[in-house]
Amino acid sequence: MPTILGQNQYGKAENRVVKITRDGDTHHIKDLNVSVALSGDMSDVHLTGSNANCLPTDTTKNTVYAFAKEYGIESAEQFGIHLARHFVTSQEPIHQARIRIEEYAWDRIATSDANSKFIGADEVNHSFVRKGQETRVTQITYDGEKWEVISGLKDLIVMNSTNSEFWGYVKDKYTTLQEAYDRILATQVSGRWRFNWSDDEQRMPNWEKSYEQVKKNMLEAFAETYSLSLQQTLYQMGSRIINSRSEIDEVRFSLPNKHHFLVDLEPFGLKNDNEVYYAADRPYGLIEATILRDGVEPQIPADMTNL
Ligand SMILES: O=c1[nH]c(=O)c2[nH]c(=O)[nH]c2[nH]1
Repeated sequence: MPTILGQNQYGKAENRVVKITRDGDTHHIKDLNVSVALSGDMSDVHLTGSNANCLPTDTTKNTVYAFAKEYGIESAEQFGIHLARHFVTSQEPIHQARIRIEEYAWDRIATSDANSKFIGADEVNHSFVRKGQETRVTQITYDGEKWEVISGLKDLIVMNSTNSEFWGYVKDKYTTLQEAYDRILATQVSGRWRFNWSDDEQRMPNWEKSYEQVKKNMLEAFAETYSLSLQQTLYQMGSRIINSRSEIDEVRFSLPNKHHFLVDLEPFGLKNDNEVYYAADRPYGLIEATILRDGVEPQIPADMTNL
């Protein structure tokens, strides 16, 4: 049966590019997911196996990262226009380029002392929380006498664009990781905290206020900790909650280390001055720990924070 080639397109999908622009101590983030689809004179590629007209999808990926450096990311639209124009005007066989971009928006983490003269402005200018609501969760258990309330949240995404290092770790023959003295620290917080309230119905915590304050403490600790590891940041987040919320005795966190790798732009003659990152989604380091008030028995199950 004769067949014919119908509509076709190709390119690299979902290039996760994070661009940090450093304006002194004030950092700005652009976080995009860029998909490239090219079409044109691609019959031979499909029909004869000749790749003479085929610009590799790998090249389209590299172009996205190189353009983040060369043109910056003013807006998703502007960035997409640069890319689409480039592919169509620089390659004769390419007649159409479709660039789809998702943009993830970030807010700055505001600490309560943000306007205080005692805290430098950069305490918050490099700390971000991704826009959009986290999911708030709770589990209540009652045996007719005692109550156990464990509350928490998941999918709260935060990033520090500086004040994070990781070095001095164990090195064995399989270790290739380079020591980092200024890296991005990003995580998607899943946390659970256990209330010490168990029976007196007259003296219940104010659940709404407690949630808001726990979240605030957690974000402030994340923003204000100069981090030598995600483990250290996790501990600071937990102890800030225990120390400031008397109604809570135990906190457990599960923190995926959302790795951001500096893109090597040298092959394109460009210098990457800690500006253009590849946001990897997997694999990821997974850092988990419980922080307890001294003298308290742990009760939050280890697997609960991963639900
Ligand atoms: O904060 C970190 N903790 C680790 O245990 C670890 N391991 C790794 O490869 N990178 C990191 N980062």
